[in-house]
Amino acid sequence: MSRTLTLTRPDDFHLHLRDGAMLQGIVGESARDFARAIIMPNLVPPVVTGAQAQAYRERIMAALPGTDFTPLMTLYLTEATEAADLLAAHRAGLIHAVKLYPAGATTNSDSGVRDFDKARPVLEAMAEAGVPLCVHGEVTDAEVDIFDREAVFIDRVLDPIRRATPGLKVIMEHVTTKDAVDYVRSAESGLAATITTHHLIINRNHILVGGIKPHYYCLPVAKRESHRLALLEAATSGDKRFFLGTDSAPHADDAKENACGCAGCFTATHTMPLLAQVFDAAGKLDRLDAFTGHFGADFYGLPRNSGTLTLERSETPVRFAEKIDTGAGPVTLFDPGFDLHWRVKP
Ligand SMILES: NC(=O)N[C@@H](CC(=O)O)C(=O)O
Ligand SMILES: [Zn+2]
Ligand SMILES: [Zn+2]
Repeated sequence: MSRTLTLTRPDDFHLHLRDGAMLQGIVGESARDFARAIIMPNLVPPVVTGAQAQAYRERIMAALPGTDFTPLMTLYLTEATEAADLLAAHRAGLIHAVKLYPAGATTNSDSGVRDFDKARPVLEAMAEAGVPLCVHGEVTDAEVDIFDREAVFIDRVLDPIRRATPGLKVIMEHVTTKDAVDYVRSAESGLAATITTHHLIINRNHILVGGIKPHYYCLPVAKRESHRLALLEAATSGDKRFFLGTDSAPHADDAKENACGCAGCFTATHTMPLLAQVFDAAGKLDRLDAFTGHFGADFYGLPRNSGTLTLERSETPVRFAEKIDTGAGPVTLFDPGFDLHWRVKP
C-alpha cells in the first residue's frame, strides 16, 4: 500500500548553484522539485554588484531551458559594498537578500567582512529598505573551537549587529545548534533561521566514527546529537521562524575526497523525499508543508507558490543514483544512512 502527501510546491531558501559546467550539471536537480531558491553568491569571484547578480541570473536561466524555476538572487556583502547599488538592485526586484560571510568562515568566503563596523552603514540602509540579511553564523577566530563557533558568533557578532540595527530582517542560515534555535525563539521579531536537510539527519558521529566521511563534512559542521534533536524539534514544531534552506553545496568528488576536503553536502536531488521520511519518522508529516512551502515565503514577503508537489511512500526502498555526473566531475549525493521510502511522484 502506498501513502501520498500533496504539498505546496516547495522553495529552497539557501542554495548553491555554482557556475559553468557545475551549474549546467546540477541546476536541474533543484528545478525539478522546487519553484524558487535563494541563490548563494559565493562564486569565485563573488557576486558583489547588482550587475554581477543580473549576469549570474542570466547564466542560471540559460542553463534551465523549459522550466519555470525562479532563482532569487543575493549579493555578497563586502567591506566595500555600496548601499546605492544594493538598494537599486533590490528596488528592481533583482536581489532578495544580502549575504554576510565572516571572512574565512566557509567555502569561498575570503572577500567577506572582517570589520563589522565597516558594514554598518550598509546594514542600516538595508534595515530601512527592508532588505533581509542572510548570515553564515560562525566566528573565525583561530582560538575558538570549531564546534563552538556558531554559539560564540551569536553573542559576539549577531546579537550586537541586531541591537545596533533595529528593524534589520535577519536569517541565520543553516543553524546547527540548540543555542541558535533558542536565540531565534528569544527574538521579538525580524529573526528567522533556515535548517538544512542534512543537519536534521546527521550528527558529528556520522562524520567521524568508523573512519572519516568527507561527504558528511559541511560548515557549520554537524554537532552532537542533542543539537540535532533541537533542530528536528524546531523544524517540526510549526514555528514560522524555521524553514527549509537546503544549503545543497556541490563539490566534485576529487575536491571532497581529498587530504584537505571541501565543506558542503549535496542534497538537491532527494531533499523532499528525505524530509518526508524525517518528518514522518517524527510523527510530524503534517508540518512539512509549512516548513518547505509557507514559512520561508512569508518571512521573505513573497507570495506562496500556487503549484503543488506530491510525494508517495512505498514499502520497497526507493533508489537514487549515488552520483550525478557533471562536466565538472562527479558529485556524490548525500547518503542518509537509511533506506529511503519516499519519492516525488512524477
Ligand atoms: N555549507 C558548506 O559547507 N559549504 C558551502 C558554503 C556555506 O554555505 O557555508 C559551499 O559553498 O560549499
Ligand atoms: Zn554558510
Ligand atoms: Zn551555503
